[in-house]
Amino acid sequence: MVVEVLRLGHRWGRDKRISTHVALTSRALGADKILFVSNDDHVKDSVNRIVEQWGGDFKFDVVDSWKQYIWSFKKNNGIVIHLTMYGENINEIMKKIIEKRQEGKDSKNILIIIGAEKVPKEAYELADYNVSVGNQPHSEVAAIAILLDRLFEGSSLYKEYPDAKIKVNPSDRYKSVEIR
Ligand SMILES: C[S@@+](CC[C@H](N)C(=O)[O-])C[C@H]1O[C@@H](n2cnc3c(N)ncnc32)[C@H](O)[C@@H]1O
Repeated sequence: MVVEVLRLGHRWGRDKRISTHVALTSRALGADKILFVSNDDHVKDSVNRIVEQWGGDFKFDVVDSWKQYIWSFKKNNGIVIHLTMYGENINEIMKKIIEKRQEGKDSKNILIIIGAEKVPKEAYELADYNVSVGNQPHSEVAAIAILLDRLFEGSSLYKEYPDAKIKVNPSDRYKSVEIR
């Protein structure tokens, strides 16, 4: 299963910090790729720098047409989830999504749409699932973290990268880091 995150509405300059956090959280919580609708070198460089030092194959990419991208993702049998405070509560819908993902012989790929500013109504219509992490407004970083954690059922928190140049040795007391 491949998990991708599509960031809609990123405002160049203004959103660079939060978009970087969305990207790094997506990587750390198990996604394989983040897609933007326009390039932002600050976000791209920050993501690539983390991947270079901390390992793995997380990708940053830019799509020409997000609607087209969603269409072809669905045509290839992928599941599209839009995170929105207006959607169905994650507590009710997640079991259905996990079952749907397992239908057929290979588990289906997943595309998660996450907004910055107001999300166009087409995103709601194109999504297979409009999912809320509660119906209160909060942050895209919190929303993506909780969705990915539920999707991977906690397992991504143990992820290790053999090619990492830096590795943390978990400790209940000390800061212990291995430089390879
Ligand atoms: C700061 S919010 C902006 C929401 C914007 N006012 C709108 O109407 O779409 C940015 C993104 O965070 C995510 N988000 C915020 N609160 C959420 C919630 N309770 N559940 C799921 N996603 C949420 C959504 O993806 C949203 O597009």
